[in-house]
Amino acid sequence: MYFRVLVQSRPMVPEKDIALYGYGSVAWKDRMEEWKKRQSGKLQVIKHQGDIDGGDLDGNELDADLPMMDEGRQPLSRKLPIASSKISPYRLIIILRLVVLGFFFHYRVLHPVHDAFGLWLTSVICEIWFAVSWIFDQFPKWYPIERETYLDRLSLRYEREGRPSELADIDVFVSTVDPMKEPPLITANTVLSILAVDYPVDKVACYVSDDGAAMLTFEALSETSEFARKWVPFCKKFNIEPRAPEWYFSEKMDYLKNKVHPAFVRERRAMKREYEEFKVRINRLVATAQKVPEEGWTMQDGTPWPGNNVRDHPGMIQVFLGHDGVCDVEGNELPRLVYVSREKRPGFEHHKKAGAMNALVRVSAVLSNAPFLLNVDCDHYINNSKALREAMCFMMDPTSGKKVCYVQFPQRFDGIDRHDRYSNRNVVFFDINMKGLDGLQGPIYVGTGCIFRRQALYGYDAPVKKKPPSKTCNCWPKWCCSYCGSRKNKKGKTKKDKKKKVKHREASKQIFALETIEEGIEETNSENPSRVSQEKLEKKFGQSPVFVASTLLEDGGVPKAASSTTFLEEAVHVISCGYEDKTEWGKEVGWIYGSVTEDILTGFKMHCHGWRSVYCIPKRPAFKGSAPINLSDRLHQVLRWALGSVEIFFSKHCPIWYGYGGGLKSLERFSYINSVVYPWTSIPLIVYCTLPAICLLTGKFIVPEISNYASIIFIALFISIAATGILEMQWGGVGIDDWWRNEQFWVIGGVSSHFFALFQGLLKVLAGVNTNFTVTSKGGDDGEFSELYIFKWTSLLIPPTTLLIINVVGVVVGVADAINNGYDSWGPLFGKLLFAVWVILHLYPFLKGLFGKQEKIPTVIIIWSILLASILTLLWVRINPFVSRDGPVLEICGLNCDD
Ligand SMILES: O=c1ccn([C@@H]2O[C@H](COP(=O)(O)OP(=O)(O)O[C@H]3O[C@H](CO)[C@@H](O)[C@H](O)[C@H]3O)[C@@H](O)[C@H]2O)c(=O)[nH]1
Ligand SMILES: [Mn+2]
Repeated sequence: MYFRVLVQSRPMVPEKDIALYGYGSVAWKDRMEEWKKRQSGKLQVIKHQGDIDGGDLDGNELDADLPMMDEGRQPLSRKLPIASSKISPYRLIIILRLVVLGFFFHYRVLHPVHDAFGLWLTSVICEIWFAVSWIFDQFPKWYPIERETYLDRLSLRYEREGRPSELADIDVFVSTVDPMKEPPLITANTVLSILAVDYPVDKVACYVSDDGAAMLTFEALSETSEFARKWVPFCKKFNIEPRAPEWYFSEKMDYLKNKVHPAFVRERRAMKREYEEFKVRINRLVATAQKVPEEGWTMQDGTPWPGNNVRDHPGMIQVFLGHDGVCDVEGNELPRLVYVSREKRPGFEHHKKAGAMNALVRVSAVLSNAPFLLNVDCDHYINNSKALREAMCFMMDPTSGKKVCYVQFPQRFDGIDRHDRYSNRNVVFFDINMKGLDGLQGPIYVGTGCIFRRQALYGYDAPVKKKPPSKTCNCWPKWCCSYCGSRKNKKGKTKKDKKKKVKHREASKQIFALETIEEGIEETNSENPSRVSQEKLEKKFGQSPVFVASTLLEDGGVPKAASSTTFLEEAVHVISCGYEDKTEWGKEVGWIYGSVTEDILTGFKMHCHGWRSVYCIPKRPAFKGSAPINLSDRLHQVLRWALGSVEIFFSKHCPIWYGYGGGLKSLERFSYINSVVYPWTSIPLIVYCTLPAICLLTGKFIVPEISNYASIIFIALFISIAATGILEMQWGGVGIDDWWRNEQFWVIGGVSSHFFALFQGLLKVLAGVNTNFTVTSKGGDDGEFSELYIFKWTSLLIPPTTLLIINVVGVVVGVADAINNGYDSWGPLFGKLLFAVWVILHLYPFLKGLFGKQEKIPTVIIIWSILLASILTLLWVRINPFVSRDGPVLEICGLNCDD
């Protein structure tokens, strides 16, 4: 039996809306009828250029009866350009650096080193590569901005007293795959923070995707839904932050301060006890899940768990909390909570996280169809309960909102060691690069903590903006003019004007969204146009009329009439493994397939469609997650990211070639190019890190004897590099230590993970070896950074260790040589030593990681690295390609004689 039908009732959660359904024949005729009706209605709208049915969030119908409250009419957010006192010197230095770079290369190319031509040539090639990659990295940071949101205005506008809230619905997606690496307690905390979020309960639905089909996850979720009944009212009553209990209770509380209410103290204590008990129950579940019984898992009612074979199981859906389901202990409604495990069968490609997300897109479209989606990793809890509102300040903005495809929040982390040894926090990326992108076309999507517009995920182009009639004003720059113009415009306009304009815009957008339908009519001129268009849409979205119908509802929502059973059956249908065959899922629609960093690709596609994204950094971090804090896990994570980039580089979606003539702005493209090309920098980087050792061993150098002119250029270059760094830190608000960690890890990751990623990527392209998604383990609650010192052997450690050793050996040999040869040889040695020390300093955190806590490097690494280092040195002495034969041959034996 291919599809198993599964209806169960579990005694553990007796009164719940329990429905775990399999696939069966479904009667959705009336829904189809409705869909057809709606569709032909829309067609007429197009033909007559007439009105559009239904209220829209565009604010105009709202404006009409909005009381004359100025506050409620103000924009919901504002751009804050970086102060020109900070940004102007920064730009100036960039230009200067560019000029100095010109002089530098002029000098380097015209002054080859004659007795070490090879060394010179190699180094110049590397330097050119670094310069080019610097340009790709630098210029997308030319127009950085920050933003400010006005939550009170959002409330004034959409939550007026005595009326139901008009905030838009949001479906929240949580992805999890391996309950061993991603402990259920962590997922539970994330889910609890979502259920307790500060947003109308009937407008939030939480979908948990379990790619591991684990009964443990299922049962943990069932416990979580039970605990949520107490936790959610507690959070809302006392307005606490964060609303993930583990993190809330781990924060120290001063009961004596701020006149804490005694009732609160009492209830908090009781709640803490409840949570401890909840934890015990979860841990018990985890403990029993450690060893699988021979006959597989059985559920409480005695039936076997359908997901016993992880690679071969039916789709499973369970609604834990829902509208007509249970309420919390105070009798209030709770948001929906739905467990989803998509069907897996051998022979079907499941596309990792991207596939899981697409399954959720469809399930949610059938069950709740919110116009906006939030996606978080299972460890990424909501740390600021107003996060959803923050995003809505952009999405629901009447003027600029419609062009926004997603609002990305920075990733912030808990539990990282104070010094952030492996640059896990990524602050330079999140506080500098992303702000730069926000000033262009918007930040890239980083895979979590991101709120999407559902329509943008369906592969549509961004709505075309009607150019406002040009205005004259007394400020001269053009950009300034249009800015002022549009602002004046807004204030001076009468209500009628506004309404008209909006209707027009609405109509044009509608046409856009239904473009496919019109095409269908023109092409075939058939008698039944809705049939044709339906076929077209089914080709794009797959064989689910219910889903297809839902895509046409721009403002979301599901028809109320049909029974929930029908919906659930349809939901199981859309997560079946063959559903995406011959459709555009993963190609044009939803999360895009083809790379383990599906995030870059997905965001890139949207930007190519002309959408803009928004970067939102609330004062209190919106989301927080965990990061791998030991060296090996970190290197593997970076390896996966780099591998994803290499995959994109070789795919048809490579930003170097893809999507010209679309909506992608050129500086934004620069940044995407940078994000797929960076693994290639590992090659010149490894070469460049070997050079100082070679120089020290051979006594040759990559530059000829330095003139005054040359030293001025070198110093100028060095200073301009430092200055851009410092000024960047200034406007980005990044500390020097974070910046330095970033530089260090750029080298460490570069010479190991990025390099391996290149090979794996090439293997995939040339030999078709599939890449896999190694999930990062999310730390348990053992704390104390014991993880930091965990050492796991991995071949990723070989190249940096080798580099370290040869450079240290180089320094020793160089110094020994200079001592032998007396005073004169110290001068030329200086440059080489500096060079080697530069490499060693960058690799220093790596060295610390190697030693672990026991101050002992594992023998495997020592053996491998010494082997490699000595082979290289030996080869060196034999071949010595860079040194001309007639020159004095170095005394390498000095090294051997020493020990
Ligand atoms: O087959 C899979 C594999 C992974 N995941 C989920 O993907 C998420 C991210 O995995 P993780 O191991 O935590 O990766 P990170 O490197 O920490 O994640 C970053 O980088 C990924 C891209 O490589 C993005 O997908 C993530 O959102 C982003 O946080 C987790 O929730 C997993 O449960 C699935 O759902 N199905
Ligand atoms: Mn993660």
